[in-house]
Amino acid sequence: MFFNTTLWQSLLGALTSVSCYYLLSWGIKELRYRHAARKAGCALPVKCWHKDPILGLDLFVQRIKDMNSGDSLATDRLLLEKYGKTVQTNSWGIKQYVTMDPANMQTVLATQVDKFGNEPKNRAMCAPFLGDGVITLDGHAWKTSRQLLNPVFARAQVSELSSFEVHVGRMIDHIPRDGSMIDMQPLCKMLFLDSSTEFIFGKSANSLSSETDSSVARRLSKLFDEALVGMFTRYMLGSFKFLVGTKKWLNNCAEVHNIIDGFIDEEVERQKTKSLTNSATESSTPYKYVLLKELVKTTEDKRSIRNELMNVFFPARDTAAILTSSILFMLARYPDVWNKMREEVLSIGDQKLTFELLKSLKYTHAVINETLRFHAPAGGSWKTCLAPCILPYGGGAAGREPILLQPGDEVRMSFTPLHMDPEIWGEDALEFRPERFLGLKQSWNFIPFLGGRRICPAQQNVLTDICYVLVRLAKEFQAVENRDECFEYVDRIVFTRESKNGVKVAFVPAV
Ligand code: HEM
Repeated sequence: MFFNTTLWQSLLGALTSVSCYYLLSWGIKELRYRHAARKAGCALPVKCWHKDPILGLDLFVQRIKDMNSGDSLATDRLLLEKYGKTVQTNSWGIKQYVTMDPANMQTVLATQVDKFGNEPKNRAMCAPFLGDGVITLDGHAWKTSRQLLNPVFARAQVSELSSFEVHVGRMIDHIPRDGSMIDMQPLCKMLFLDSSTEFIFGKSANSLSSETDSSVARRLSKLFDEALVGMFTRYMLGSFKFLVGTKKWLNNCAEVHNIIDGFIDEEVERQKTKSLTNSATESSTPYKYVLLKELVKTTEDKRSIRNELMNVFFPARDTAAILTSSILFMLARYPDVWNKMREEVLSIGDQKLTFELLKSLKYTHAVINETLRFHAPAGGSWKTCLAPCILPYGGGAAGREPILLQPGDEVRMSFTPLHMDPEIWGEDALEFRPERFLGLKQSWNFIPFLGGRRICPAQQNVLTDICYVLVRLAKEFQAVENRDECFEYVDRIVFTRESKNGVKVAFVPAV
């Protein structure tokens, strides 16, 4: 009894000391912050009230609940409705500023871009899988990666449509012509898996065809998906990622790396033979620009080649497919929009589908943008503050005064609330109306591909490819009809946001 009482007293004493230490250091930090903010001419940020003020677990739990209920953006939406366009929250003990303010986003992504980075968060969460590359690095190393990638995307964008057609043709062959239902989401995923593996590795997964020699690329895709789930869990847990074991995940990463290393060895050999014999050895793809081939030409460092490939395959994996299927989700629900888009497509007759011709289809692009406004596959972007920086808004009683951010603080830029803001898009912001994009100039009010120097390098390639798919479908079919009892978009997230119920539609062939 005596022993137990002493033990309890010691435990209580230790707990009190730790709490006092925590409170004291928090108090000193907060006082220093207030002093620095005042000196910088900033107001105190609008703060979210937390049930758990230490780690902010209440918000974490709420986000998990939202994800399970198919409305993963609900927490950000409600937070911003309640507190204004920028609010300071607590994410695992770190100050995280959630914002939908375009001026703050422009500051983070353009005017003060050197004061923000991906590396502190992305490298810690993703490095064992993705390695050091364009997604995980900042500064000079990021610039080197980006300079390697930019020209490949720029050249591929205008020259690969005939190779892309092979995959699109196969996808269209899978669509029933007797009015029966088809889920277009998995089909679009196959289409873009086939084309992206071909563009990135020079080997198509050929998931839409019966080719038998593509089993390695298909296995890669499956293993990659499994590893992404592990990486997403780490992301959600932040600095508490140690709570989940890594052994299985690391084995999974190693398997993916082995497959990609095999592709690299093969390409290095191919290019060596080519330079020795001065003759072109047969390539396994009709694509003119393959990322792997271009990277092998620039460096002999196989590890860095693998890292770059991983850093591109990760964002390429599902995004374009999800956007294409989300467009079909909307078109099946808005037949007038489909008819108007089809009218534009039919007006070009049998002209060859070139990059320039596709770019001239203004209404079709407006349909793509309007879907991106509702359902951007990447719903937001996270950056870590690297040096003290002032954001123009988020402070004071109305959140309209500047705020001071300090190194280690995070900014969570939430695109969908920005893209749905009635102050920007008008009273009909919640209506699906592509016309609003006709003649609209590019601005920080609409950034589904991000903005500034870290803007998605594949933006133009993606828009061209998706426009191509829509044109082919509009020529082939006169209508697309919804076959899903649920009208709403119920979502599911593993990095990208897709429709949980798929995209169940039926096509009516053109006569
Ligand atoms: C609809 C399709 C796509 C959307 C909406 C999209 C959107 C984005 C966004 C929002 C970012 C910024 C991420 C951040 O920093 O937080 C990004 C970056 C990136 N995207 Fe895309 N993306 C798409 C397709 C693709 C494809 C198909 C590829 C490759 C083939 C790709 C390659 C990249 C790369 C390499 C980056 C990193 C850029 C950097 O940090 O410098 N994306 N994308």
